[in-house]
Amino acid sequence: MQMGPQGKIHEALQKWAAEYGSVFKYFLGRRPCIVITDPDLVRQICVKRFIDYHDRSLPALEMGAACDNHFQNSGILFARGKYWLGIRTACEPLFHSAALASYAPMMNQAIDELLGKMQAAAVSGEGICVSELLKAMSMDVIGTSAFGVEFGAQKEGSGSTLVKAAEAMFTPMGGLPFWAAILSFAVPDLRRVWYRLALLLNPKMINQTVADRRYLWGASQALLDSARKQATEAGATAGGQGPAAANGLRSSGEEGAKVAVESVAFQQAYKTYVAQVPPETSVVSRLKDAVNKQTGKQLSDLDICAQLFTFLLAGYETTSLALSYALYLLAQHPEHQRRIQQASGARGPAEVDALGQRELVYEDLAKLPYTEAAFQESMRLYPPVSSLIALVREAGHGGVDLDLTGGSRRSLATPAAGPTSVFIPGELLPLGCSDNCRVMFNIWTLHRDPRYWEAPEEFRPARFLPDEAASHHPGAYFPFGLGPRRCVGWRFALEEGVLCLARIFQRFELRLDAERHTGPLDLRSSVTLAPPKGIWLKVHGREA
Ligand code: HEM
Repeated sequence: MQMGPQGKIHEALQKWAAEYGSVFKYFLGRRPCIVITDPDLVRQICVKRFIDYHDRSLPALEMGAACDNHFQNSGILFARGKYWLGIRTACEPLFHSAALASYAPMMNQAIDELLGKMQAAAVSGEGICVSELLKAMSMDVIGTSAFGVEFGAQKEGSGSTLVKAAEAMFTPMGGLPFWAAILSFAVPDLRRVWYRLALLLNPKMINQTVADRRYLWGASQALLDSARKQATEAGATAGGQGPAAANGLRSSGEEGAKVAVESVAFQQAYKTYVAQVPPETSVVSRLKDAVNKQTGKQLSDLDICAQLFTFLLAGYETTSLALSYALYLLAQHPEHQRRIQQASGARGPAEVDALGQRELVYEDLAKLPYTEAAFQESMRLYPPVSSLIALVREAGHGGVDLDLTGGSRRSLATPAAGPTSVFIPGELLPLGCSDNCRVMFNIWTLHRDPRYWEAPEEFRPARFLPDEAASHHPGAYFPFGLGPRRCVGWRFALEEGVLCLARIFQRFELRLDAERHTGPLDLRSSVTLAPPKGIWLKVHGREA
């Protein structure tokens, strides 16, 4: 089987699913990967048999001792087993309704700046690259609403060091040369060897990647230190975690951590962000008091910084992509823009226009069903994460008990099984597995499968209006994943997406910049699915 053009993995998987069926196996090096495009099986694995498939396999980002692997691997996205569950339960309350309502004003603040740039484009008549603007905006949203700090990504534009550093993590191979990334994924036991080899052969690229990560790390630690400082000054208990984050990491015994803490990039980011004190409502302030329900203890400094680093990465690229695709589709469908706005003459209940020109609040989201439906339908056609890989739990290797909230407690490893067998029910995956088998959920293909979607290539937001949404196969649409490991920030993303779309259409009409978009959208899939040439639109004020 040929993977096809580099970076078009989503297309190759769709082609293979058509050729080999909804369950097939391929090898990456010596490692088998079972690709699933069957919605019943997806649900069984992600929901019913989650206990056997709870860990994720992300493209290897391990950089060797000189970098911050320990820090990165402690992030919820990469975390495994019991450690993951403890962190997950500590993070869930950050995204409950009361917390979400408190983020809305700060989201509005970042959206205001975006609207200012769109207004300028409406006046000049020039096309604008909205995908770039939205990247900076969602970085600012994470900054203000999650951390209570102004990152200033929109002010500095795409030249912002923070945006650049975060973006580098989403380059097709996570800042590694192609060959090194593939080898790290296929033969992870030799990751450090691949790293050293890459450093020898591509020193400039690797050093830049290391510097970017240290910058993000510096920013995360500064945010935590600021939150602690503020809590101490306010006379509150600062969490009893001992020394400030940097010291905590220095004493963690990680050689890589020591090197990174002393790096120029770390110090630069630390200085930039330490001056800003996040308010008590921010994610960082909530995390410093959060409790790991598995251990009953508060999170350590390392745990907290790792989550901050993860939220920065997981929350900004995905949301900006989802919004970019929504605008790309809506710009080609004035009829759906009108339906979102309910401009005079349109039928049905008023939507955005009923809210006037005011800033929107969390409670307004319930009044914007069509706007939300358009956002959801965009993620069907262009899921920001086009496939997901779960690890199959090996028997005899690292089996752990997971006490899932509301679920049963059981061992992931079957004691009776031999050390090299895999605990995987034969009836579930008939192809069989060997050690370290992976299961890939083929999101892109399922979202466009004509067996589950009528006219799948068409943009029809009404599919996601409450009446229709219930009729979809629950395993055929999962842009945020499914089951207990589903995206922890999904409500946050929906809130940001719907608020942003509604506020844009309060003021503007959008059209595709036809000179830039002459054919189908060019897409590249790596960690995320991105349009490398950007999304270009023309903006018109609604009064015009
Ligand atoms: C449209 C926007 C977004 C999309 C499409 C998206 C998609 C996803 C997907 C597919 C996963 C993997 C689920 C799995 O492994 O089964 C995930 C995980 C995650 N996402 Fe999102 N996400 C978005 C926004 C956000 C935001 C705004 C945040 C944080 C503020 C966030 C934080 C996370 C975290 C921390 C995880 C790891 C959860 C875990 O492993 O328990 N995401 N996301």
